[in-house]
Formats: sequence, structure tokens, C-alpha cells
Amino acid sequence: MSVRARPTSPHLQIYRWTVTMTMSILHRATGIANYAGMALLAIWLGAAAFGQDQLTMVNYIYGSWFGQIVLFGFTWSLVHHMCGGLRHFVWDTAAMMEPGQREAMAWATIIASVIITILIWTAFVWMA
Ligand code: HEM
Repeated sequence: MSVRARPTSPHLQIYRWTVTMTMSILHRATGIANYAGMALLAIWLGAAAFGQDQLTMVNYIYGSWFGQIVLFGFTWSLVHHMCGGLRHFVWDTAAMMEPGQREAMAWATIIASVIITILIWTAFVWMA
């Protein structure tokens, strides 16, 4: 007896990859990363409350090249997630829902998040 191929439901290997899809995934990923980043902020505040030695140690770790990369990534994650939140806010008004408009907003989110992150680090870290 011949076996007929069973119908498959849509899944990642069937969908054409789109920028809006990437933004949707990134929004959840940055949401999760924001939790981890907030823990870093809590550790820093806790160290400041404990005393100068603890604060110096945390500052040393956060100031290392690895710490700086993590903090830069956390800044981008926060900013990207915030831009994504504003994108949802625009959609809540039922605007920018056409395919071209959705893609334009997705690209605007990526570009704005990179520019804003670099501006924040320029103003508060590199030039401070
Ligand atoms: C540290 C701060 C934040 C954390 C930890 C956080 C965390 C998260 C997480 C984990 C999700 C995913 C929920 C899911 O997909 O089921 C989410 C979704 C969302 N976040 Fe945040 N978030 C933060 C800040 C913000 C800010 C500042 C905004 C707005 C400017 C925002 C707007 C949204 C929106 C609109 C969604 C829902 C997106 C959707 O329906 O697909 N979030 N957040």
C-alpha cells in the first residue's frame, strides 16, 4: 500500500524569512535579556548599598572589556525593546499595518536602536 505524504503545518523551514519576523523574535529575546540586565543593575545597586569595597569590585568587573561588552549589549537590548514597544504602540492606533509600512517600521526599529545606543554610550561612557 502506498503511503501518502501527510500534510504539514507551517513551520520555520517553510516560512520565507522576513524582517518583521526577525523583529518579533528579537522583541521576545530582548525582553528576556532585559530581565538578566536588570539583575546586573540590582547587583550594582546592592553593592553600592553594602559598601565601598563591594562597589569597587563590581565596578572593576563591569569596567572590564567583557563587562563593557555585556553592558553595551544590555543598553542595545533595552533600547531595541523600547523601540519595539513604541512600534506596538503605533499599531495600537491601527496605523502602519500595510506590508510595506510594517517592514519600514521594522527597519526603523533596528536602525534607531543602534543609533540611540551609540549616542547613549557616546554621551554617558566614552565622552564622560
Ligand atoms: C526591563 C524592562 C523590560 C523587561 C524585562 C521586558 C520584558 C518583556 C518580555 C519578556 C516580553 C515578552 C513577552 C512575550 O513575548 O510573551 C515583553 C513584551 C513586550 N514589551 Fe517589554 N520589557 C521591558 C521593557 C519594556 C518597555 C520599556 C516597553 C515599551 C516601551 C515594552 C513593551 C513591550 C511590549 C509592547 C511587549 C509585547 C510585544 C508583543 O505583544 O509581541 N517593554 N517584554
